[in-house]
Amino acid sequence: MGKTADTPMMVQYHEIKKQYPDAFVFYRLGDFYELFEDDAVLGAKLLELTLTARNKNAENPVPMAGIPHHAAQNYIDILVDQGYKVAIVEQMEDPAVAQGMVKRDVVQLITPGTKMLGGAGNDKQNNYLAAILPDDQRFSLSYIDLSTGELKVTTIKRFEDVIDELRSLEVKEVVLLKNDEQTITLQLANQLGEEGLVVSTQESAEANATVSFLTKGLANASEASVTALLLNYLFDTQRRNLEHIVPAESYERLAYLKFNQDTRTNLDLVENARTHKKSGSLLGLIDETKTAMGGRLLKQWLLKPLRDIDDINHRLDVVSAFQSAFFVRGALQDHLKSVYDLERLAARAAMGTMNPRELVQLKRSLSAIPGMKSVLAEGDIILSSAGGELDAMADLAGLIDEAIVDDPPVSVREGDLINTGFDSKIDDYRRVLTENQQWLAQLETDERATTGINTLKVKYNKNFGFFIEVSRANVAKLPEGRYERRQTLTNAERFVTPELKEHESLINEAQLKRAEREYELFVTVRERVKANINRLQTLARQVARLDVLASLADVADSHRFVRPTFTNDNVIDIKQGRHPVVESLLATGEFVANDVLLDQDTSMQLITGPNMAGKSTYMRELALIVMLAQMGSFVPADSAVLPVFDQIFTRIGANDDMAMGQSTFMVEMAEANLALQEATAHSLILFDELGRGTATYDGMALAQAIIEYLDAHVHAKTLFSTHYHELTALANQHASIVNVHVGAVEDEAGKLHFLHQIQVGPADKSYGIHVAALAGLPETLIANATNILSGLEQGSITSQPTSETPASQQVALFNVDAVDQNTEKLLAKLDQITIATMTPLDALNLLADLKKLRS
Ligand SMILES: Nc1ncnc2c1ncn2[C@@H]1O[C@H](COP(=O)(O)OP(=O)(O)OP(=O)(O)O)[C@@H](O)[C@H]1O
Repeated sequence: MGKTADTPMMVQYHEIKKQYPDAFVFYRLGDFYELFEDDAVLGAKLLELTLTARNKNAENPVPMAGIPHHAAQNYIDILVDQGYKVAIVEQMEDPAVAQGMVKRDVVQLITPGTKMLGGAGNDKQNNYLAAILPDDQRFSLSYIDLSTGELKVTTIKRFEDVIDELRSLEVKEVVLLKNDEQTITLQLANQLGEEGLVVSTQESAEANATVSFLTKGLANASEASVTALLLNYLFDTQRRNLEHIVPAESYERLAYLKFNQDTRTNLDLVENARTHKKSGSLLGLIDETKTAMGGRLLKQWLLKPLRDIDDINHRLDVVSAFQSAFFVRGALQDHLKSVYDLERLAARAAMGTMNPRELVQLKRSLSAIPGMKSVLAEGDIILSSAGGELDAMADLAGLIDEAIVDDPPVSVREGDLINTGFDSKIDDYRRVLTENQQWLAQLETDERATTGINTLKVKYNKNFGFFIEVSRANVAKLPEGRYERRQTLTNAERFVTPELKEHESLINEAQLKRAEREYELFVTVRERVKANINRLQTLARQVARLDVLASLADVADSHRFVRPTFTNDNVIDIKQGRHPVVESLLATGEFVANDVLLDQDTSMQLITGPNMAGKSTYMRELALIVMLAQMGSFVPADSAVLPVFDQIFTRIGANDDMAMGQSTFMVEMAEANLALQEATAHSLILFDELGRGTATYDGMALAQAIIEYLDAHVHAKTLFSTHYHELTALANQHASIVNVHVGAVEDEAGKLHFLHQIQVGPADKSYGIHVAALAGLPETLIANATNILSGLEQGSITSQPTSETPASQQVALFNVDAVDQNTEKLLAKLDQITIATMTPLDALNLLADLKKLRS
């Protein structure tokens, strides 16, 4: 075959690579990680590395690309962010003492779902890894944030809902059970792959001792299995201590207000749909949290509003308490600003990656707790008891304070970490160091005196240590015997003396021992942190919760939100509600607040009014108020009485200004269908101009049929905006439907002014042409459109229902009989044509015939 045999190193490489075929293998070679073969070729391209070759001149040169090990993290991040995996291969023994090939092994597999975001900084993002286990009936789903240890599991019936949960959690990687025969898994892998998720597999869903400790609280066997699957994958890939993982918590999706990704997007819930940034979203507006943990929790709450009135009120009670204790809140938030990411610090302690600076961050965070407690004690009973629960962990904070210097280096091996007075051995080494350094400092003066050489210097460098430097001209003045030559330079000679050597070795030894001992003590302190992980995690949760609730009180104050009240009467009664994000973009006082009233007997508002008048804003506003209320926040209104909703469905033209194609109409209908099938009398539905994506007849017919279906079968509270004015007649037929419209006035010059005010009754006209005029379309065009419209209005539109005929027949937009009878013939004729076989003359003749038919 002509292929030269692999070198021992490449044999070792191939053995490792075989186990991780889908990962980039970062193979440690001295100060570099090397990529080989295909990894090198692709890696060089993705990471802009120089592609070289090992054994360049041999028959089979091996492509190779190197990464300095100290810069590896950036390169790893780039690959993992693009959905790749990276296997880190380290030398498992000291190359200097190894016999033969240095042993190497994978120490960690970094994947999109296991990547550690940020350090202990201010990172408000979670990074979740999920596992899915399907059976005949349903899916079990577990997920974890490795950087915080949060572990959750649930059961979901439909695949679409699984996907939706993954999207909501922004999961990037999913673990499936490796079982080739189980076609469902393969199918699932494909479907997940199509969603852009990285799919990983794991061979076992059996829980070993460590794993069963984390799954033992789970009553449901499938949930326990999927959690074991997830954890097995983690323990296999991470290969380190993961004691920070908290026992799995099972949750019921029914406990939360349900809405899907389209709704999150339609409402700009956690990011602005246009910019994909947090600013311009509801989350951006309400996030006044001061800690990373609080930021993450706030987002979790917003994505999962509650359904239990008591739980909601529990949160609202604390927001109220904070709202009426302005100074307590402000002082608390000042303390919160000095709290680092306790969740991630705990995790890093468990994994043994916590560095001395992070220990100090932990100490500073803990030392903010007593202040928080005493501030909260000044608040009412709710706040003071919340403060009372906080554990300042004075023992741990005290230990770190005593042991670790205030401004330690990041490195753990080079000393200068431990405070003087903490350990007598370290103090001894330091004393030896100081004494010898003093001796050295004195040496220059003494040597100058004894030799009479005033330019003599005592110096230090890495290779030779301490030495005495004398210029060439003065060398002869040195007495014989005592000075041992070390190095000759052009103009100078360097010497050592027996005393210098002795002091130097004392310094070296003291330095080495001190560094070792400092490391030892540092590890002891870190172990103490690890032993306190549960306390630390409890504290982190409490602090995060206080941070979120104080933030909600802040927002309530600064944006004039009020506490909502809940009713079992199925009534929505909002006085002067506002869309908080739209309002924040306008000048003060410009936003027009609106009431929303749907009493017990009203299930639907049909909303008419010109384009741009504010229909969508009004609809979105209601959904946002409902979500805020159920997450435990105050709401943007003067007052708000609400039922507790179970689900929210929205069909809002996200692509309002795009021409809708057939497929977009399909999406529109699919979204409508979801609401029709799943909404209950406790749901909220927002349908914005449903049906406009198809021909007028179809669209209006469908819109009407949907309204009637909702009225007959679903009874969900619904806002339905439409341009089909004819539909407003439905309110006469159905007691549960009311008409409202967004007001607009035409001035004397015919120019339209939007009032943004919701008013009772249907809109008097549609103003589409006025809006077009406002958009600056040519005057002649506008005049033409006005003519066409008046022609249509006089000719063929009838929409006056009579009370005898059924509603479905009453509100047809056009009277079909009135449509030109010739149309049928015209269409029939068109159907007969085969364009491919026609000559240009045939075509002209046909056109003439058609024209005759029309006249
Ligand atoms: N209540 C309000 N107060 C002040 N300005 C508002 C209000 N509601 C809407 N607006 C302004 O009007 C703009 C258009 O609002 P919106 O998109 O809700 O109109 P629309 O009636 O749904 O239009 P279309 O029918 O074209 O979709 C908003 O971007 C906002 O600037």
